[in-house]
Amino acid sequence: MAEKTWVRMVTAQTPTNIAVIKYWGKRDETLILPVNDSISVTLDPAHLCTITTVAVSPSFDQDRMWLNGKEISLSGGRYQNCLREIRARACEVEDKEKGIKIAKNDWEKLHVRVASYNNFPTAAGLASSAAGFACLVFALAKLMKAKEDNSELSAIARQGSGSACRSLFGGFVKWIMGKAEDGSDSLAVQLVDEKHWDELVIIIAVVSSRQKETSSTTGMRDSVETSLLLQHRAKEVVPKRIKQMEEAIKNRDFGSFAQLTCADSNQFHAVCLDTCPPIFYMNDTSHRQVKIISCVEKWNCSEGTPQVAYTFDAGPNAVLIAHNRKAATQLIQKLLFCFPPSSDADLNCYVIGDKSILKDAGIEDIKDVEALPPPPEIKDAQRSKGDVSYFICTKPGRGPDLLSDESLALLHPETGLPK
Ligand SMILES: Nc1ncnc2c1ncn2[C@@H]1O[C@H](COP(=O)(O)OP(=O)(O)OP(=O)(O)O)[C@@H](O)[C@H]1O
Ligand SMILES: C[C@@](O)(CCOP(=O)(O)OP(=O)(O)O)CC(=O)O
Repeated sequence: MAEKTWVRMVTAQTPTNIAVIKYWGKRDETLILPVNDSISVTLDPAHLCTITTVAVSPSFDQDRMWLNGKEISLSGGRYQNCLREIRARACEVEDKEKGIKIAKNDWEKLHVRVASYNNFPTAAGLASSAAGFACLVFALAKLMKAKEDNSELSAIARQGSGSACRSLFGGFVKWIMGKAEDGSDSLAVQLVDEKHWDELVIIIAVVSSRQKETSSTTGMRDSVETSLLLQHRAKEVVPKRIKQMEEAIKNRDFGSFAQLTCADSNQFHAVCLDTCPPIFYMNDTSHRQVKIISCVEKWNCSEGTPQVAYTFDAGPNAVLIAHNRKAATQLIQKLLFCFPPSSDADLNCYVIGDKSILKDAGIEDIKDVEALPPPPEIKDAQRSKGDVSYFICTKPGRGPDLLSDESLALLHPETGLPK
């Protein structure tokens, strides 16, 4: 290594993803190997993403990490597994201009610093661990010049958090469960990129950004140990659904896509209820989810063909996938009628992300929300102010990116400390 002290840094951005065929249950807890395949849609990083800067310097005396500005420990097994796997694949790095020369073997002795920021609530059921671990692995791989492709990197991100492996790609992504005991064939592949089905619009109703009581890890462990429905689901239901879902995505068949997405979300929550002790991810806010589900089901039924699909992860937030902009425009009108912002709220903060949907819906201010007609398919539709914290309008998005603009780095280029 050169004498002079230097800091080498890489910054990356990685999207989050939402499963339309859920991963729930592990056959190996340490390697994070699932009991079934799963399929997800990657969300547009413009609205939901993680940004991570990783740095290496001979002056660093230990590995350190800051998440959303606060220092956290990297000693946990999941972080250690990711760091170890990437270090094992590190290659020689040379930057003559900066006087950097790192031989392959040097990586074992060098320490890293990581700063990461989620532009959405952490640990609240919006898959922060997915975007977070995918970004960590992607950024470290670039820092260390690892030659692995994104599928190979996904098998490392998987060891940070299962769902993270699907965030290595944009569009629709399948996590193949694999058979090998060492997990080498349990990785993500892209089914189609984000341009394949770009008319879809995704609206997330954030009902609560509080941390959930039962983590996905603990919840699925209990389900594997106690739920017979989970065994049946993994063996009989999911393999068929995966094939049908792949077909629906390939053919942009929204009817089948919506039916499979809603059914799979409902079955995942049924497995949670079938777990001992039962897990109620929608517990304290259940009336809101019932209202959203019944609004979508009634509308789909009245149209004769599905307009919107709903899916809920391990938390109360609803993810609604609309067939196209027309359906999304109608959906936001119905949602804002049923869940208007509280009187003092700013509409600009109540609907975030792609605000052009609001414009299409002819909604510019609170007065427009108050003037919305009740959805005709819902008898005695009631308005419940304050039941939704905010809505995020987004769409299917692309996979990880390197950010070359140094001003976006979260670590100081000279000190390697958070900016
Ligand atoms: N940007 C990040 N970089 C690295 N790790 C992260 C990042 N964001 C979150 N994590 C890790 O993920 C954990 C949160 O994961 P958890 O599964 O509880 O919540 P979630 O992913 O937001 O929700 P869910 O998986 O149910 O959708 C954090 O405690 C942290 O360890
Ligand atoms: C309901 C889910 O979101 C569960 C995600 O679980 P995690 O990936 O967060 O769990 P660990 O692998 O233990 O970290 C469904 C899904 O994303 O497929």
